[in-house]
Amino acid sequence: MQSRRTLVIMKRQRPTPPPPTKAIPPTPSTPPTPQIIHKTLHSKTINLKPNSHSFRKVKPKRDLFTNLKLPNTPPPTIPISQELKWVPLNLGKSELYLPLTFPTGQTFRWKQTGPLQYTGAVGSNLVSLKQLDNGDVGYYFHYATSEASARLALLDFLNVGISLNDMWEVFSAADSRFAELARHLGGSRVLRQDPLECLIQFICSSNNNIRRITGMVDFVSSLGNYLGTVEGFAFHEFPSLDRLSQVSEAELREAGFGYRAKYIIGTVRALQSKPMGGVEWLASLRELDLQKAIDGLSTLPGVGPKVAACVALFSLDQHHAIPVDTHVWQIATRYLIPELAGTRLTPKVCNRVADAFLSKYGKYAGWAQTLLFIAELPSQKAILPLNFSTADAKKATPSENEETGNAKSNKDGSA
Ligand SMILES: Nc1nc2[nH]c(O)nc2c(=O)[nH]1
Repeated sequence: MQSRRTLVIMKRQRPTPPPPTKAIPPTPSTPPTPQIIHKTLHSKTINLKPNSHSFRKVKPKRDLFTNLKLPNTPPPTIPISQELKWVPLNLGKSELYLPLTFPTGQTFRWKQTGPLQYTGAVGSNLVSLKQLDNGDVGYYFHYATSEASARLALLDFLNVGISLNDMWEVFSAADSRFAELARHLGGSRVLRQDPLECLIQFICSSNNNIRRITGMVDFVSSLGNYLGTVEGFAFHEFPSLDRLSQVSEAELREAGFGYRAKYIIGTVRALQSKPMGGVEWLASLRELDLQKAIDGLSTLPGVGPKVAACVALFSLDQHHAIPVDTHVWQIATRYLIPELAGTRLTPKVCNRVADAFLSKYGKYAGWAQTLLFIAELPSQKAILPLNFSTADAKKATPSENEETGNAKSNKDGSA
């Protein structure tokens, strides 16, 4: 039964502007130096030059993305392991816990650059976030065009106007299992990403595994303006529609995108043909009700119901969008609608699953789905008490190597 308690979305007071921090200007784009960059998390970036005697030789793997030449990627520039001066966000761990927000399938553009530290681009700003010792999250702009507007963009991206604590209290009252999971997995927040950035990432995610999705997303990102390199990872602003339109299907195919190359090119073209402008059209979906936003997204090549729901939830303020794939369906049949266990995942069943989430959790049901989805990830299962595992949990778990169910073919039920 749906909780009758009213969900209060606490509007946070915007904290006072921070003291100015040093902005490291981006290095102008230069042609890439052919090199294999070995990324290590807490140690120095090592440029492994072939035939170098000072470094262990690394045999390049014949992997699609290992030797991918990323355009627009100059050598690393930002000093490694520098002492960063973190500016507190005044968001506690229960409102934002970085390891449960960034590497959990919402975005493939952020990189772990230190213990409890993640780095990514927000618009044209390059920022690192770190969970501080007191639980608060601190930020540091490696590059920002204007400190004040970069901070506002960051707060917007983190969806800080929405209180996770208030929302989870309501979900927990409606669902004791949610309450128990929430005790272990606090702070898994839904981001408010740029819609174009989110859309292209989730087109890449269709029938794909996390490693390959990340490789593809890195390739697309590298077409954008270079912002800087942190701990060996080069960061770029997401490319504009115009820049994306200059890439050919053949180039994407050559880079290993497979059939998704056609979808990306087709989607970019479809967006460019929108009379109001593609970016504006995507932004306008934020104002529509969920079904209309999903219908709009579904007209784009490569966008099926699951991709559309992910884009709606993670970028379009559609807080009750429920991405449904085989994993989510299994969660639903285990805990919400056991009577559907054993049925086939048809479009009708997909709708039943979404309705079950909606009636249990209400208008922020997508945020509840996010926690339940994360609880099934192998990385989280490992830290949850044993009583959360179920006999078929392994089967139901989206893994690093397993394909996501974000396929267009979900439309006809073959997830
Ligand atoms: N919270 C969720 N994240 C996801 N990533 C992905 O590929 N699918 C999902 C999902 O269903 N929920």
